[in-house]
Amino acid sequence: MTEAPVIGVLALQGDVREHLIALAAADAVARPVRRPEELAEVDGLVLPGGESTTISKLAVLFGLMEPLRARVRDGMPVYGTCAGMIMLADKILDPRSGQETIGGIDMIVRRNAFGRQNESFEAAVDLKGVVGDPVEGVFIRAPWVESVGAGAEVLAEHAGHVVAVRQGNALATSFHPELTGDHRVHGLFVEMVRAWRTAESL
Ligand SMILES: NC(=O)CC[C@H](N)C(=O)O
Repeated sequence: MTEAPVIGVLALQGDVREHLIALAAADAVARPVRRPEELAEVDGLVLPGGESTTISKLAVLFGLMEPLRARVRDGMPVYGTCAGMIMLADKILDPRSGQETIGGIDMIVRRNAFGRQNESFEAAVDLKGVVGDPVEGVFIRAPWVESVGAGAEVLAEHAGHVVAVRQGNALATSFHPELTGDHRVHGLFVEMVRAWRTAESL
């Protein structure tokens, strides 16, 4: 068996711990990433849910925004959930002032599209690439994808709105698989990281 891939979780704000646990359960070595030197050492990165405006500001403050963009541009696999999905969008429809994204997926997202905190909900989602039953989608002040460009593939929709997208090695979901105890989506991401590592070492 090949060595487990090392996958970071951007640990500036948000539900970092839950992702670390889900990645470990999906057979990755998981560690928090707060500094550029830590980013340089991982084979893949998860961008957690939280507050995308805060994550954006802290990424700039910690000198991580440019290194993040560079690694995504170079093809490092990334997976963003909720606020993390917003961070991967090339464009936000309704950004807060000064809010930046890493980008990487040719899509426009609408923040808080599914409503406020007390309108959070769960729904079964059929996610392309995950075998078996639908995944349980936990939507918390979730964004939806308003439109996707030609390079991006839609992996799931809910109530007529796009909620999961992949472009190359960048994966994004509006919902939070890290909160359900079902590690299949993290498993899918770990496989993306393994494939990339293998391709890079050839
Ligand atoms: N659960 C979440 O990550 C919420 C995302 C939040 N609404 C944002 O705009 O960043």
